[in-house]
Amino acid sequence: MSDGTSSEHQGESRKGAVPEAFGVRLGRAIERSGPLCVGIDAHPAIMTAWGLPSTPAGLLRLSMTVIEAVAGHAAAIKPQVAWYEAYGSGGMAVLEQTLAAARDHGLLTIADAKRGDIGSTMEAYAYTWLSDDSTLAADAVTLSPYLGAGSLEPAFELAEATGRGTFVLALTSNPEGASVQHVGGTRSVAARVVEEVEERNMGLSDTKHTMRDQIVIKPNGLVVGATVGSAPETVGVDLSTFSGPVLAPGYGAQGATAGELGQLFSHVRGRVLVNSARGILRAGPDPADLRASAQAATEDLRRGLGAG
Ligand SMILES: O=C(O)c1cc(=O)[nH]c(=O)n1[C@@H]1O[C@H](COP(=O)(O)O)[C@@H](O)[C@H]1O
Repeated sequence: MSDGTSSEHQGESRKGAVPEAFGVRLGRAIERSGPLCVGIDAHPAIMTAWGLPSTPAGLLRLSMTVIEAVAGHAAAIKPQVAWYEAYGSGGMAVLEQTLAAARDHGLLTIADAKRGDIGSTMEAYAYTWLSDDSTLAADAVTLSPYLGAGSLEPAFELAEATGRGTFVLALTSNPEGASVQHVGGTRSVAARVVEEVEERNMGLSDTKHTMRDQIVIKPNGLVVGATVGSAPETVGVDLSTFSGPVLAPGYGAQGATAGELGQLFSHVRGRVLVNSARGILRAGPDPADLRASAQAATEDLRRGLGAG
């Protein structure tokens, strides 16, 4: 990273080209390949079951096998950055290769980095995951709003400028999330996060984010776990007025079903990406089995969501 601002970086590399908006690319990917996002989570148990060594070489094999197997049968992959960081610099080099390979195979990439810090530091996180000039740039990144959704502004700005997206944690799939996110009842912390992300989206003009058939998907999305049940109602989260995409982890290994997803996300059909990591990876390492698992999940999700 040089010492220029993040907007200087992407300005240089795009050379005035207008990037296609993330929402447009996402909508098209979901239409074409369905709502599945395959998580690449290199848990030790998965590595062992696949007969892979716990080394960067093993991590690379896992990542490439998944990408080659599921390309065309999923809209996106979501590498869990934590498992790449765990291997140090070798792991981060594998993450760079993984992101590049996914792009080459026509898969959207969501870096699951869950970043969030004061604005000045956030600039560096934004640069890393969302700048045209970064070797770690993905199509979108997951963000944590604990320092206030407004502190994520450098990421919102850079995502808009480079045609990328963000997914801000709102109602997470883990049971512990309730102790913070549900505070405030129908005026909950989670509801405020949703409002702030939507306010940010509302400041953007529609034209750039509109597909041919007039679906508008704004670049800043939410993470809402597939396991949250009736929580949106009880904590005042209303997705019917939200204009971004939704990333929904919790299907598969965490137990949420396609039927539950259909109920939870009836207002964001065509804009919801359903993540499954262990639920797909456990079918490996045979690529044919992985592909079959992704195909079965996609069919199940299409039935459950009723679209996409
Ligand atoms: O941001 C996420 O992706 C995320 C948010 C959330 O609320 N719950 C959640 O499980 N995740 C991530 O989604 C993945 C879930 O993996 P599986 O449970 O194996 O499908 C992990 O990488 C989690 O870190």
